[in-house]
Amino acid sequence: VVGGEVARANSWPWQISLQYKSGSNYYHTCGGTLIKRGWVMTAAHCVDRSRTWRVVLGDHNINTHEGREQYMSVSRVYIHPNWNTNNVAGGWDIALLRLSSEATLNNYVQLATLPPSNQVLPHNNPCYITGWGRTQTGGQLSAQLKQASLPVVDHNTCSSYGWWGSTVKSSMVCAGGYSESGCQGDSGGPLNCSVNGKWVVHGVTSFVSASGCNAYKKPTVFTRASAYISWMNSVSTIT
Ligand SMILES: C[C@H](NC(=O)[C@H](CCCC[NH3+])NC(=O)C(F)(F)F)C(=O)Nc1ccc(C(F)(F)F)cc1
Repeated sequence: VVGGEVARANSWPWQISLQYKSGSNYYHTCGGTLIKRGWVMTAAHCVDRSRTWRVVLGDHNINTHEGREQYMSVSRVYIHPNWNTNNVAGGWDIALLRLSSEATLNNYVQLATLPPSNQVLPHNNPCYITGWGRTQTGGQLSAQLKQASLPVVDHNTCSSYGWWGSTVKSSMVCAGGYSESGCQGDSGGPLNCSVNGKWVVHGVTSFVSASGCNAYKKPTVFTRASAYISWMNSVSTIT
């Protein structure tokens, strides 16, 4: 997250850290959202490579053990069937992770609220991006969870000339576009939007400009969760 501030610990209790094992250590690579006690929503591009994954719930500082964390292994990865790893602009950048055991819900770990199918938010709807991603273009990951205010940029604006043009599809949500943005390491995490006074996870962090995280008129682009409600239901109930 470029800009914004360190979040109050566990104030986004559905935010997870997706980590991969290398040698005897685990490393943060992406964010994610706890949507059911045994299911996490993340970006397909986060899990393109088959690795040994773990999901950390209830985390704040990803470099220290604070005692509120729950460490879960991943029993199965469901990448959207239409995802094309070579074409993030094509959309479909969404995946579900089946956890090997169910999360314990408490003050530090809670389920996210997902939007109704196909709900599209208006321009400037207040939203926050959260994540442990780089704090500057080319910078380092943040040790503590960060948040930044990223108001919705409607599709009309976001897909216009000078903005993202046709790179952005209607199955995506744009947010921000000035000084604050997501950055590498925030991928897969939530776009938390205030709807009728409640936090609803409307986006899965997907991409930023290749020329810089907080590039002018290149808002952070999210997979629009409301476009995938039926797919998520089909995966997480039949299996
Ligand atoms: C460096 C930058 N990285 C990203 O945007 C990566 C996703 C990369 C997926 C492809 N491997 N996502 C992020 O950094 C995120 F944290 F913001 F989500 C990037 O590659 N951006 C980008 C690439 C291609 C296109 C386009 F589709 F237009 F070709 C648009 C943006």
